[in-house]
Amino acid sequence: MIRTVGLRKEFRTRRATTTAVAGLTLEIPRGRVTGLLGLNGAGKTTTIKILATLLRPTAGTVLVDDLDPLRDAGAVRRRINLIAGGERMVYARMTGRENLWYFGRLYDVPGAVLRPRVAELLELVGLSAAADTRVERYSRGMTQRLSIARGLINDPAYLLLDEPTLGLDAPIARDLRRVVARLAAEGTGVLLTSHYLAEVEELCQHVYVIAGGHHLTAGSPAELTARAGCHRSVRVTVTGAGPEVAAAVESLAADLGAAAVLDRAADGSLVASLSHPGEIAGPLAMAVVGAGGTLAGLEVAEPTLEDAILALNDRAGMVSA
Ligand SMILES: Nc1ncnc2c1ncn2[C@@H]1O[C@H](COP(=O)(O)OP(=O)(O)OP(=O)(O)O)[C@@H](O)[C@H]1O
Repeated sequence: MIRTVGLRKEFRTRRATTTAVAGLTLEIPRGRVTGLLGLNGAGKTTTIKILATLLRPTAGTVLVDDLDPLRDAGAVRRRINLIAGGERMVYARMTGRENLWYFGRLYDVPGAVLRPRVAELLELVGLSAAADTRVERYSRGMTQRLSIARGLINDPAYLLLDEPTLGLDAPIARDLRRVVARLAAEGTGVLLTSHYLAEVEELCQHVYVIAGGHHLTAGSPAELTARAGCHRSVRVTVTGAGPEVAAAVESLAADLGAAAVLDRAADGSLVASLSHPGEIAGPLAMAVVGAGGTLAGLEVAEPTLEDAILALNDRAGMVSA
């Protein structure tokens, strides 16, 4: 387990002090994908860099399997690795294979283990054919894929993923998600930050939401969605809708206490969305037809983690990024 208690990081310049992380207490157990969410500047990357031993906290504690990174940096580094989507973490002058070999040796992976692992990882990220090409000739996506292989080279007990699929083609991003889910199922502790909330929803069993370096809330994606008060929404498209259809929809929404948004599409159809915890598709369709409208479409959308995060941040008074 990685545990942080009261983690704090201040960046001081001559002119100002920025508090990037303001007392975070987190638990990242093995065998689970834990999410860390927040808007731009919330403190996610700073937290991950502290856990990766790249930054020293100003205050608070971090323990990695009861080891203190400040005292046992070597042992901690052997247990963790970092994949950061936005950063080039490999050497341009070396080939893909040479990079993996180099980083593997840095992590003290014995040669007999490293040789097959390098080949396996190159295969995993689809770089076997380009293994002996220098990275300076790789595309951005290829470099990013090599960074993913580099992040797995020490078979880490804890994998820190900071926007790992940023800029990746959809099939490679999907493969990476599969690898992450498999590693967690096999016992790796994963911490994930991502702006792709569908990715977080798919992978994470537990999510911490932070804002301004503070803890806002935590729970499973389903718990967060329920807590944020986000409901399933039903959207109908109605052709030939006179004012009486709009009035019927508004009256139904008022009776049910449902949130309603009514709009006109470019072709003049009425588009009405009602959001409510109960089953409202039937009553809504009946109200439309009863008022003389023709139902051209009906969609039911389950609330997403994205809806929940936006609602939670709005409630906390954060400005959407
Ligand atoms: N080296 C630094 N010096 C000064 N301030 C910094 C430094 N690094 C980060 N900050 C500030 O700390 C705060 C948190 O930044 P951080 O990068 O951790 O946020 P984030 O949640 O990862 O944001 P994003 O989603 O944009 O990547 C921001 O206000 C940022 O400007």
